[in-house]
Amino acid sequence: MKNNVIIVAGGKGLRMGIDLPKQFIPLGGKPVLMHTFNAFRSFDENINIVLVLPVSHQDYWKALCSEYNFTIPHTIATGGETRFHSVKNGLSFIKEGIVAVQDGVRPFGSTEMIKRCFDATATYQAVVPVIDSTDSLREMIDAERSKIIDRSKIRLVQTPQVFHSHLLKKAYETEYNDTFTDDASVVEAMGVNIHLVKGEITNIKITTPFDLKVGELILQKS
Ligand SMILES: Nc1ccn([C@@H]2O[C@H](COP(=O)(O)OP(=O)(O)OP(=O)(O)O)[C@@H](O)[C@H]2O)c(=O)n1
Ligand SMILES: C[C@](O)(CO)[C@H](O)COP(=O)(O)O
Repeated sequence: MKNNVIIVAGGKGLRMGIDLPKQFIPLGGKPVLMHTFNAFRSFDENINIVLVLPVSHQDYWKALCSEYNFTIPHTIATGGETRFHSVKNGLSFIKEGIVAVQDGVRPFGSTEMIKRCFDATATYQAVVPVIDSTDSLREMIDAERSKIIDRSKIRLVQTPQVFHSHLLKKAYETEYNDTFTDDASVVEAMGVNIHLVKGEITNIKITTPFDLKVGELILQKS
């Protein structure tokens, strides 16, 4: 079956707190987004890539591609108001097969982990990589009170989130609601079970300036 990936980079990067959107920040000599592309091309050199970008960033991205001589083929879709709307726009460019949704700002997924996610779709329709929490966890009851959560029951969710494309397209026909923080939550709302596979501690999402420092260290070690 054809492999596809929708790389979402339609966000504003508000938590990063700088003007340049975080997907374009150079890390180890090239923009974060280019590392993300390379991860998927290392997994499958024929993968169909759809990149979701706001209209206002598209010319800048094309200029970066020229500057870095970056020639991996891809289609550009337009970003939406939320991640949900961005994924939905990207999905309109997917015809058939298996489709992964990937945060553009999650550049360090290994080939082995990406393969693990895609391979599991031979058996399961919806696959998500997760890691355990190494911290204790508490749930807030109100502003003053909290209670411990059994961390053995908790998993931290990463991307790529990988689906049979007809299922993901069907799921994204639903109305948006703000509990949809990822693609698994949209598919789960249709009553479909989400199969979990092993993620990676280094598969971080670049969200804050601290994550950029961690990212430089991850690159040095790899
Ligand atoms: N309207 C949006 C919002 C987010 N994303 C993408 O979803 C991924 C995860 O989102 P997040 O880390 O929250 O990115 P931002 O929304 O850019 O960050 P912030 O919430 O700090 O503004 C990112 O690759 C981001 O570009 C998107 O495609 N469209
Ligand atoms: C999709 C995701 O990365 C899985 O952990 C996460 O839900 C994205 O959250 P964000 O607030 O949009 O960064």
